[in-house]
Amino acid sequence: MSLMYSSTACLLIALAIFYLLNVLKTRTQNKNKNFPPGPPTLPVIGNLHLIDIKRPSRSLLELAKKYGSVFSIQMGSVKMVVLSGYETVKSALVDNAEDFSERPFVPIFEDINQGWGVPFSHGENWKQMRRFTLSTLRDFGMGKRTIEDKIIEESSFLIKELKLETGKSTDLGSLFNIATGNIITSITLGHRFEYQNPTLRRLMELVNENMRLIGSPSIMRYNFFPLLRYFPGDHLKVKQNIAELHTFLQKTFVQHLKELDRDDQRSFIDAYLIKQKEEEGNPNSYYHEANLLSTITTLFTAGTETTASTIHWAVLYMAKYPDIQKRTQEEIDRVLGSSPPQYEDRMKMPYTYAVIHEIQRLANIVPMNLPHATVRDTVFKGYDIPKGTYVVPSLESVLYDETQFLKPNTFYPEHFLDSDGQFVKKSAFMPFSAGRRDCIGQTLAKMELFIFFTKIMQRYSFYPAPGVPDFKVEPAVGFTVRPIAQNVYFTSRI
Ligand code: HEM
Repeated sequence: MSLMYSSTACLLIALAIFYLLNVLKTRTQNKNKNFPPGPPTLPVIGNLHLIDIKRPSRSLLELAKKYGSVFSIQMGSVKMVVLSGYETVKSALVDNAEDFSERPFVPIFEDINQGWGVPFSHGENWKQMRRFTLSTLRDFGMGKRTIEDKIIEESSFLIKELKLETGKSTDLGSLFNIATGNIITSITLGHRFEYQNPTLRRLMELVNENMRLIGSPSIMRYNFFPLLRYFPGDHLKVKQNIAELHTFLQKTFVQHLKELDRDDQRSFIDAYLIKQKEEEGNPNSYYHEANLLSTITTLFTAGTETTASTIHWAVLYMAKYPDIQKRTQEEIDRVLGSSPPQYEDRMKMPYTYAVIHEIQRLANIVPMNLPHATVRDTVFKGYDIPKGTYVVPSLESVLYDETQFLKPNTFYPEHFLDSDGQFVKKSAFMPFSAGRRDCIGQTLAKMELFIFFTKIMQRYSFYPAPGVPDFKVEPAVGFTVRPIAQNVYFTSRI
């Protein structure tokens, strides 16, 4: 009992010291007259009372109206600088790319990655792993077949699975997850799974639960009050899920090592293990198991739910906007007939391509971006931002910027079409962010989105489920913004 009291007392003292240190740090930052302005703070919580913790990106948009495109905010113990609007975000991430290219310390991501891999690693480790991942994704053709061939093949399997659901009222989220999950397992492990396969289903469950938890109010609190790590909470569930994923991957590495053949690299894991062997004996090598585990875990997490959610948004928008769905299908029928779509077909299909861009813009699935940090003391737009400051380059503020998009809150494919109906690129189209840390899976994701969406639209028409008076196409709470579970009804077109 006395042990319990003394550990509670220690914890309270630690909390008090941590709080005082933080007050001191914040006061110093506030004394810095040139730090970006922000709302007055309350003790302990800072500005958390101003944030809708279920949709924080919206609250930041509101605050930008009052404090400008570069402002500061205190989230619990964490002081952040928020960048809002296309011009400001582009100026930071593209024109001052190096200054804003680091990541801050975020407790939940440290728990998951421990500084290894790509998205939350730093300095030289990040550079090496990012370069290796990008070049491996770009170069290796998975045996004799390219990634595009794999996507085309998977789209046919998806169509078959959808056939089983035709004429029913269904929520399709998990089906799209399996499809994008199979693309990632093809790349990382060298093979796909059947749709009912329990291993793949379990892997996707772990990924999805983590994505949901990481964006939940409880993990947000954990990130802003890191001492909560000593208490029970959802962060333990996230770690448990990661441990299960790692156990699966480690067994897979052993199998890959046994069958490793330099002349027949079947997967990302093979490519990495070969590189690891080449570097054997180099004490400074970055190619070790911790980096491999973290990188593959990222490909599973960042590379499946993001693309699957976007396809899910796509079919819901099509059900909601029947005229746009009809025009898309008319173009697909005219250009492709019943031939399977290939990525290069997008050039001949400006309307469909514009619709896909508008889906990504309005769905806005990573609204707050991943957090960035300043590499050095930086002067930006007349403000002093010290080295290591946590920076939020808001993507929602770019994708919904009314100086860039005529009707930012409306589903309007014409945002990406000129007066002759030709596709126009917009530099404010930034769902994958921009600059040094931009998404390394964007080429893959764009290919998947085009091929899966076009194939689905070629074969099926979507409608709100009958008997549902209020067809809601709205965001759920999560780290990436998935649509809320919503049944659709669909019919076969051929
Ligand atoms: C529709 C799909 C996707 C969207 C909207 C998306 C969006 C993003 C965004 C906004 C970032 C943060 C960039 C920044 O910090 O400035 C990011 C980073 C990242 N994404 Fe994606 N992503 C998608 C798919 C993928 C896929 C398929 C993969 C892998 C196969 C992937 C791997 C990564 C990685 C590794 C990073 C970290 C990059 C770094 O820190 O250097 N993403 N993504």
